[in-house]
Amino acid sequence: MDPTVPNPGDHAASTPTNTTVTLPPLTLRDAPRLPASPSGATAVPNPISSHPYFHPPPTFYISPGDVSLRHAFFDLSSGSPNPLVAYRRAGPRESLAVNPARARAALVTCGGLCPGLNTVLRELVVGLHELYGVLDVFGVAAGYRGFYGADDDHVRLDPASVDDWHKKGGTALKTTRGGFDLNKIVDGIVARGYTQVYAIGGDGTMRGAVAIFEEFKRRGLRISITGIPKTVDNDIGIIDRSFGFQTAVEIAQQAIDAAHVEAVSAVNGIGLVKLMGRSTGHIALHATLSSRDVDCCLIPEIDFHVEGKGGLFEFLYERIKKKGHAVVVVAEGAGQEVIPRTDDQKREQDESGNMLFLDVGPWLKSELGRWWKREHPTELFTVKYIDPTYMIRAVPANATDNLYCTLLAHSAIHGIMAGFTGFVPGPINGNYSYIPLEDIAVAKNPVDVNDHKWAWVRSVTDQPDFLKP
Ligand SMILES: Nc1ncnc2c1ncn2[C@@H]1O[C@H](COP(=O)(O)OP(=O)(O)OP(=O)(O)O)[C@@H](O)[C@H]1O
Ligand SMILES: O=P(O)(O)OC[C@H]1O[C@](O)(CO)[C@@H](O)[C@@H]1O
Ligand SMILES: [Mg+2]
Repeated sequence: MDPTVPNPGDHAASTPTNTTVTLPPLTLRDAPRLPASPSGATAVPNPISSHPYFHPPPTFYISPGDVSLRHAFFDLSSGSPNPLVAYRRAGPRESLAVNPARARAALVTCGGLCPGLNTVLRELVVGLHELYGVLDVFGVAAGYRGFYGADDDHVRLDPASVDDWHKKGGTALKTTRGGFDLNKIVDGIVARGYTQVYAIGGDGTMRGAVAIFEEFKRRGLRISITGIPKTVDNDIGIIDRSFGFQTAVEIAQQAIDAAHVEAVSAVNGIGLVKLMGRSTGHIALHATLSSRDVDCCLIPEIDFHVEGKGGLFEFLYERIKKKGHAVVVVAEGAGQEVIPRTDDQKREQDESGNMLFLDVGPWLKSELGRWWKREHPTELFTVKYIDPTYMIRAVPANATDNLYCTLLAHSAIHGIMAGFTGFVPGPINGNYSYIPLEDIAVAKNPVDVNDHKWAWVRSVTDQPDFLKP
């Protein structure tokens, strides 16, 4: 790295210049591979080459050396990430390490719902059948516990049976939380002869997939596993975004619009909308930026206090005095530190061990109502509270997410057939890549409140920090 790289302003404005910069070494975070076949079977040509309609040109296949960079930009004057990290590029390989005729695939969905789950399932089934001729494809019912469930928890799937799944919200396989019994799951996978597992879920599902991958290795099993990251919250790191997120933001607009109409139609009206986002505020932030009707956006990454000088309620009062109304968007994980909680509530968890949150929406509504009555008893006031929580995730994916789900599913299949395992397909700076599952399982994606996005929120809402003086 040459720290003396000149700034653009150092050159004559009309003259482009070439400056040679030395970059730090490149580290390839490679996706793991299946162990070699004990029968010594060698690579199989990709059946796409003999597919009647594809006629792949020489540039169609990803070469063994193709990688994509994790960081697409950095500051030459302060140093680039050292080392630079690269991942394998996703896509079809010319030869396969897996014989499609002997492959038996299991698909499973875990955790909460997310728009696009059914599209990923559909495209996995269709892609395995049509691109690679893998005919033994099974849906495993109701999350990880389905692997050690009854026979009818394992349903054979083919292109005809999944034909219209992309038009439906939810997951046709059903989903659950908890029930992660590693030995029983791996025993179930072995007993049914599965050779490849596609686990679709959020951060918990990815951690479960890492454990299954490690157990495959420990037992010396030649079974591959890939995790397809799903979360409306967009809280998974490294990848550009998770599928379903954009659909959720789009549907959230309807709730914000309604809150706005209610607020402007009342005397001193406030419209309050709670959106999903357990530990990250991406949905609230993007919905705020898209809507432009929001006066205040509260997310888990930012502390706020409600009463007193510089508090939220005083700000809302002033906004109402100025505009006649105000719209507040709050993420479900925001304000958890300020809501009083009993010892029992502190211990409450869901079946997967995720902490159960107190409901910030009704709490804010009642605190605000009480405060207004006390501070401004003679002035009319209305809060209309809208909670579209499950509405924004229980819908079919929009066009952008449907396309994204298709590319994710195909990337997953190509990787598995090429012999990769223990990986997650995902776009990094727009380039589909194979990222080790263990990296994804720990990578978080909080809203960076110091970057441009939060500054955009401020420029739209004109909101201060609600910090205690
Ligand atoms: N650390 C872990 N090790 C093994 N399995 C886990 C781990 N964490 C969660 N799981 C399992 O993964 C599955 C899904 O986890 P969880 O309910 O937390 O949803 P998720 O995948 O994080 O999705 P969501 O985004 O909806 O929260 C559950 O069966 C859970 O038991
Ligand atoms: O009520 P459920 O289904 O357990 O899921 C709720 C959680 O799932 C998510 O949608 C995804 O993690 C969170 O936003 C939310 O806290
Ligand atoms: Mg989770």
